[in-house]
Amino acid sequence: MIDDGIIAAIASGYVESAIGIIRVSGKNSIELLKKIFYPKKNTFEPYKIYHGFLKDSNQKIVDEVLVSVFKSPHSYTGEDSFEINCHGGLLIMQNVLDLVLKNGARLALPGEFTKRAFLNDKIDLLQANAIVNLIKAKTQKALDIAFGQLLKKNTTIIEELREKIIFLMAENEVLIDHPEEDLSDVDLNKRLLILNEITKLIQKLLKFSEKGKYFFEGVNVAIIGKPNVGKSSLLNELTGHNRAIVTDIPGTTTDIVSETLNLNGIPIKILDTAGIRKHSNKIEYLGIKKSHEAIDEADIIIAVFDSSRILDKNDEDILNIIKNKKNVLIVLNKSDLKRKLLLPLNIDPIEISCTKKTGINTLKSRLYNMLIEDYNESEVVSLNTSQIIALKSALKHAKKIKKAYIDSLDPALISIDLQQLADYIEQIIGKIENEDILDNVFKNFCVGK
Ligand SMILES: Nc1nc2c(c(=O)[nH]1)N(C=O)[C@@H](CNc1ccc(C(=O)N[C@@H](CCC(=O)O)C(=O)O)cc1)CN2
Ligand SMILES: Nc1nc2c(ncn2[C@@H]2O[C@H](COP(=O)(O)OP(=O)(O)OP(=O)(O)O)[C@@H](O)[C@H]2O)c(=O)[nH]1
Ligand SMILES: [Mg+2]
Repeated sequence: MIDDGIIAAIASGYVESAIGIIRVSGKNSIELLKKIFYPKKNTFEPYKIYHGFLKDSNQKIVDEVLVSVFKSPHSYTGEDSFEINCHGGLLIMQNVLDLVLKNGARLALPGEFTKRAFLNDKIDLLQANAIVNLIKAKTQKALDIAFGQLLKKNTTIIEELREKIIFLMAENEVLIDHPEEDLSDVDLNKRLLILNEITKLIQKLLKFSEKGKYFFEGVNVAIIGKPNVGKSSLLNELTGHNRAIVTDIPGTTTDIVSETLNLNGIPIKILDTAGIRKHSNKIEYLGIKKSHEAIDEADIIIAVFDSSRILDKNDEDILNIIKNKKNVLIVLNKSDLKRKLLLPLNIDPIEISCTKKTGINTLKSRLYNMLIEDYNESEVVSLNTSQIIALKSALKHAKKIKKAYIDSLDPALISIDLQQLADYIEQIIGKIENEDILDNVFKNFCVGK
């Protein structure tokens, strides 16, 4: 079906290592292999590995290698393909790749092997995403989730969605074919009910993909507060590293300091920021400007207050910054000292002491709970940006169809919207016709994948 030539890439990464793998795939790729590879005998059975020499057109040896051969459709891409295991020197890998390119292959685009696996029906798009995430995973849990997705453990929601849309489409066809049969209100209610379920499933999927993003992309948490409340001390306590400088001089931190933390499988990047107050000099001004940027970009904000001092103008400024934000945890530090601070009543702060190392675990579990809320690990999915956009469009479309049902619009028109809705859902798993959308999906892969 697709034949866009033979593609090749260094699959093992262009770093000096013991062995390098050059991956080659495409129709007639085995013919290409025969031109450059000299094993003891020149017949290749799939799933066997052959020892021999690669030689260029002048019969000069390029490398001594092991080559494995795969025949369509039993390969990763579903095409005829082979892999050269060469010595992992940078120059050697480059020479081997050049040799393959000179003999009729072209350089693969990022993700092109996996794109071919998808186009040849070896995997669906959710599995393609899972493969990216297997490689990207920074925590064991992220890895487990990615693997679950590769093994298709969590596609039930999508199957349900599909079934329900197909049901509505079928009903709609009946309406088109038999316009004389006035469907009763009961039927309308049933269709609205199903549409409602579709909407809920899409929302669920969006929510789970948000969780997926946390596990794979990680979460940014910004620690903010006025100077000297113990933000840098908190960064150090949370991560267990003495990463940031701590002194009793207000204004110690001038630039953002960040450190990562694995919080039950979620990679967290904690940003310690410059204390926010009326600035006294240019360095402090620039630091505070960065603090505000960090606040805007953070997934979660930890606002720190000093419980041993009474609320002042600078604290009020912090309260104002977080006033309308939902993603905030409020921390009262220095709880080892006599409490003087009174916060507005509606605030439920977490009391900690960085010096005495108390309350840190409570803070961590509150942070974790805030991130995961009511998620179920087996249902976390990882979708890429274009799939999320498709889901959001699907949501809008479901609303449009609901209105069309209620307004008793012409079924022929509704049919177009239902088809559109189905198309959006198909973009999550596959069956995408549009090349542009596809290229967008695979371009985030690394070369050789
Ligand atoms: N050398 C090498 N290592 C690798 C890969 C690869 O392509 N090459 N993989 C790739 O990224 C991963 C393994 N995934 C793979 C998935 C399917 C097939 C494959 O050939 N499937 C055939 C035959 C299955 C069989 O007979 O068991 C098929 O599905 O028809 C190969 C590798 C990780 N390690
Ligand atoms: N008693 C007590 N002192 C603390 C506690 N946490 C931090 N401190 C002290 O408070 C002072 C300021 O701590 P930092 O962590 O540098 O404060 P900061 O918020 O990062 O300050 P800036 O970088 O200036 O904005 C230091 O002298 C710390 O030792 C605590 O829990 N109890
Ligand atoms: Mg600091």
